[in-house]
Amino acid sequence: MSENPDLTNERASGTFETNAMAAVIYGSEKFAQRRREITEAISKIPEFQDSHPLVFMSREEKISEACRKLAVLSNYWNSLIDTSDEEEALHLYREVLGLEGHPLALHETMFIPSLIAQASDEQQEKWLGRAQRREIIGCYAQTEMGHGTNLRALETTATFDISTREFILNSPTITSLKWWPGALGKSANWSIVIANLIIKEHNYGPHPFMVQLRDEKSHEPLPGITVGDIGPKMAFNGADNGFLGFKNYRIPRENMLMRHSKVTSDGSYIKPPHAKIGYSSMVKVRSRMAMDQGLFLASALVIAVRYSAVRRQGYLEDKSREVKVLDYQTQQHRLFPSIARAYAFIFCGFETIRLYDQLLIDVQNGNTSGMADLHALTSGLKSVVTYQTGEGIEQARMACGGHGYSMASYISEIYGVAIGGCTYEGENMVMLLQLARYLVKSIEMIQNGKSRELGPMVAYLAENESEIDLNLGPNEYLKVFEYAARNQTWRATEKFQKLRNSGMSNEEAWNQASVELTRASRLHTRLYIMSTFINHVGSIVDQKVKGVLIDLLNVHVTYEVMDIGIYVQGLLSSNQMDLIRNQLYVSLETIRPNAVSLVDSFQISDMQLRSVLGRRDGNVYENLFKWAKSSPLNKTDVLPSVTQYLKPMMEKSKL
Ligand SMILES: CCCCCCCCCC/C=C\CCCCCCCCCC(=O)SCCNC(=O)CCNC(=O)[C@H](O)C(C)(C)COP(=O)(O)OP(=O)(O)OC[C@H]1O[C@@H](n2cnc3c(N)ncnc32)[C@H](O)[C@@H]1OP(=O)(O)O
Ligand SMILES: Cc1cc2nc3c(=O)[nH]c(=O)nc-3n(C[C@H](O)[C@H](O)[C@H](O)COP(=O)(O)OP(=O)(O)OC[C@H]3O[C@@H](n4cnc5c(N)ncnc54)[C@H](O)[C@@H]3O)c2cc1C
Repeated sequence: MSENPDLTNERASGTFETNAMAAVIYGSEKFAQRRREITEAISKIPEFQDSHPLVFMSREEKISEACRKLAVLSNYWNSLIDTSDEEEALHLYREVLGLEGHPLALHETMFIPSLIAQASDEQQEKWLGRAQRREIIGCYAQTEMGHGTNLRALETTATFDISTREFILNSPTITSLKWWPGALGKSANWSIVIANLIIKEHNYGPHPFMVQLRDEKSHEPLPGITVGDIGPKMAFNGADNGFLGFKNYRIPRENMLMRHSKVTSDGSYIKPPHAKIGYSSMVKVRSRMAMDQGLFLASALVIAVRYSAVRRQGYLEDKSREVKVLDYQTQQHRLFPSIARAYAFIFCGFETIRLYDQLLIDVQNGNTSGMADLHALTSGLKSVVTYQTGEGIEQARMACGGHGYSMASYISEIYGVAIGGCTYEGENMVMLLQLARYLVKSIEMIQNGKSRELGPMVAYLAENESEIDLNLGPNEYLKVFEYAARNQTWRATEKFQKLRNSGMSNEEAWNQASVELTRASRLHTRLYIMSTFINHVGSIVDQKVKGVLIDLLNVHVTYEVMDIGIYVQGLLSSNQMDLIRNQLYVSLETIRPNAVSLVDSFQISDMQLRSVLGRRDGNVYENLFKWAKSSPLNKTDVLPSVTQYLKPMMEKSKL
């Protein structure tokens, strides 16, 4: 069937090449091209297609379908991608397995990265190759039923037995059961387990251990291990998140991951070069999250924008034909700022992934000085990005009206998966408060006359306000954001200090200032996102692409400043606020002809999108009908439940 003419017209009105834009989104022409090649190659392998729509499958079927595809994938892995390239691998996974989770997700995202960052050279020799060849399947078991956020309260113990040179793992209480780890429930046979290291009754705190959970031949749990699936979740139901308990389970001393902390055979403990070095796997995932969430948001927007260009409802001036809903200003206001955010998140994601890769090298060379900065940055970024992604996806769903609520749109699944990110890798409020610690310390440095020692990301906290001329473009909006973040950070810090100076304990003062502190963290992070977006656009060479991204940037900066209006009341007059509001409306109109091309440029395939509404060809209605007819409920005209219950009930009512 040919393309819906409404979408053809939209594409014709685009002022730039989507391949050129994809090269900017994905960091290089080479990678953008590789993505297309991988997608093309996959489309020719019929076994990679869903055997029937995932939304009609039970949880067991989803997990089985994911395993089937993983097994097929193992035959093609080396021919489809450069296996040393993480981004290519991720693209392959997204295309073939989608986003509902699968039994290798944690193996790739946390198990292997933990071995790379935390295992000694000898340990890597023993396990890393096996993991990379997928001879074993691993997971990352840290969270417990009673403890997730506060790692210092974990209960699982690994007690060193000097006589046998083994660690004895125990889960002393019900709350100490590991709870949540992905792939633990049914798939993984090994795990990195985070447990308190106990030597001669001294607790050295949480440390990572390499633990075999299941027999490599029979896959049965090993004696001393209780393991299983935690049940259905809001989304991610293609993954088997699990529980795990230990009863006097022994592992060799060599199974404690010993790149940084060490326990010698006589039970001596060697401290790591940085107290939080064992947290690196979390920083790794957090550093990926802006990119991954940006792509979740992008997926929802591809669906909503394409659908809005074919959905006609109501009239503007011309009463002879209903208009595309994309022509309504309210629809544009609902969707376009999110397009801008998706671009901005992806740009930030590339930056934080690069920073993590550099930090990993630095740490391996003994330099841990960058850890605090990246921890603060990624803590704030994961929190803001996951929250705004959730908001944006929900707006995209509502922008699709009733059909958005149908699983045919697939938006609810994207939403469910994306908002998991508000919780995993550290609950958002808690991570905002981690960043706040860093911001408060920065203010204290300024108060103590050490402004010069501030890092580049917080140097603005020491600056004075300057006049704002909003006709000058994005950099002026950046100054507005700096003003808001600086003011709020000072206010929140001063509130905390005042409470503490009044005699309150440090902890209580912190708690009483914490809402204000999280606000400071959000503003600081939004400033970072805006400045990364501005810098990125500034570096683009292709003038057509750059022009459109400047338009998108204008949507971003005006929307963001309007959104934080309450924090800039002392800086901007109401006339200036009106001016910004009008600039936003003008920017929405300017971006309108490029809206479909901007979302096309994400180059997310129909296979990956799994959305009837978001199809590239725009043939929504006929496919919606086809999709509904394929519902298992439509296999028969009269359901057994009607025969068994409703008919007798109706008959009885007739008497
Ligand atoms: C071939 C390649 C293939 C690759 C392809 C990959 C394919 C993958 C397929 C993908 C498919 C689908 C994707 C699915 C992804 C799903 C992923 C889900 C993953 C979810 C996993 C998890 O959730 S794991 C569990 C995570 N848990 C947490 O995050 C817990 C949060 N809590 C904490 O981190 C800590 O408790 C805390 C930081 C909040 C506090 O720690 P602590 O109490 O120890 O510290 P303090 O608060 O007292 O702070 C003391 C000082 O320490 C500083 N600090 C803390 N952390 C760090 C750090 N990490 N680095 C540096 N410094 C740190 C803190 O700032 C304090 O400093 P000062 O203020 O100076 O004192
Ligand atoms: C989809 C998904 C996948 C996961 N995968 C894994 C995995 O593979 N491995 C693994 O180990 N774990 C995993 N987890 C667990 C996850 O990491 C934890 O759920 C997360 O870290 C949050 O911890 P919590 O559940 O203890 O929340 P809690 O800390 O109990 O949070 C509950 C509430 O308390 C608040 N709160 C807690 N502490 C503070 C504080 N200090 N100050 C202010 N407010 C506070 C929070 O803000 C929140 O509102 C996964 C979770 C999900 C949802």
